[in-house]
Amino acid sequence: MVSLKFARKVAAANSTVLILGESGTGKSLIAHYIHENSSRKNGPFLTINCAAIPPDLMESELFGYTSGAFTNASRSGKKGLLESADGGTLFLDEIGDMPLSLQAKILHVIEEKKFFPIGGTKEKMVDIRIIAATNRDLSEMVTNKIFREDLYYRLSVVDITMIPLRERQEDISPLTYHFLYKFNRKYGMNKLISEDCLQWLTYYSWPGNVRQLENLIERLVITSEEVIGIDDLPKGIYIHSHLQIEKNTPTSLSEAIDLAKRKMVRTSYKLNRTSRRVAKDLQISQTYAAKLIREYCQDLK
Ligand SMILES: Nc1ncnc2c1ncn2[C@@H]1O[C@H](COP(=O)(O)OP(=O)(O)OP(=O)(O)O)[C@@H](O)[C@H]1O
Repeated sequence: MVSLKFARKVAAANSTVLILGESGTGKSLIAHYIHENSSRKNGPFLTINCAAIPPDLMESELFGYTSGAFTNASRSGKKGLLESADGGTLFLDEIGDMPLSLQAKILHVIEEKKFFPIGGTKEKMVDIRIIAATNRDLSEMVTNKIFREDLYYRLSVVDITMIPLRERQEDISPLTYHFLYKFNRKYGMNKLISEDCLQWLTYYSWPGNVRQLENLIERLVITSEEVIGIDDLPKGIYIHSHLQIEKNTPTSLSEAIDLAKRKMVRTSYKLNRTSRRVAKDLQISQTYAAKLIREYCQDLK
C-alpha cells in the first residue's frame, strides 16, 4: 500500500498527480484521500472516467458549451466539469483513454489555468487541481505516439504507483478483516473467518486486486455459515491457492530457511526500497542485503 504519509505530503503540495496501477488497486480511493487531505477539501471533487464516455461527448463534459455552440446545444449552454470543479479537484480516471486532441486541451488548462468552452470566444479562468489515473503503460503509449509526451511529463511531476495485491501479501489479512467488519455491519451479521481460510487467501494471485477481495468477502458474509472456511471459497480461488500452498511447502530444512529468507527480504524491500534501509531493517550488512535483493526481488524493481 502506498504510504499514507507520502499521500498526505503529496496532498499538501497542490501539484498535479498521476496515479498508476492495475485495476482495483485503489487508485480512485487514493485520489479521494489526496483531495480530502488538501487545502481544497471543502471544494468539489469531481470525476470523469475517460474510458466510459464516448470521445465526442468527453469534450463537452469537460469544457461545457455556450448556447448555440452546435445544433442540439441547449439554450442556456452547459457548464463543463472544469468549471464545476473550480476551487476543488478534478479526477481524470483512465486518462490513457483520452483522445489526443483533448490531451492537448487539458495540457493547456493545466498550464494556463484557463479554457474556452465549446463555441465560446472568451476564456474562463479556473482554479483546479488535476489528479489523473490509469492502468495503462503511459510511457509506452508515449513511445507509440498515442499519448502526448508533454502531457505525460506535466502529469507525472508527482506519480504514485499502486502495487498489485499479489505483491503485498501482508495487506491481505488486514484488508480481509476490514471488509469482514464492513459487510457484517452492512448485513447485520457476525461472521468470522478461520485462520486457514485467511492463509489461503494470501496465496491467491488476486487479478482483480482489492476490488476482487472486497467482492469476495461480501459474498462470503452473505453465503457462508458462522465461520467462513476454506470450503466456502469459490472453486478458482480454492484450486489456485491449494497449488500455491503445495508449491510453497518446504520439504527440507534448507528449503524452509530459503523460503523464510525470501519472504523477509521481499517484504522489507517493498517497504524500504533501498539496500541500505533493508540492511538496517533486517540487521545484516548492506553488501549482503544488496545480494539478497538481486536474488529475490528482481521482479519488484
Ligand atoms: N487500502 C484499501 N482499503 C480499503 N478498501 C480499499 C483499499 N484499496 C482499495 N479499496 C477498495 O477496493 C475497491 C477498488 O478500489 P478503486 O476503485 O479505488 O480502484 P481503482 O484502482 O481506481 O480501480 P479501477 O482502475 O478499476 O477504477 C473500492 O471499493 C475501494 O474502496
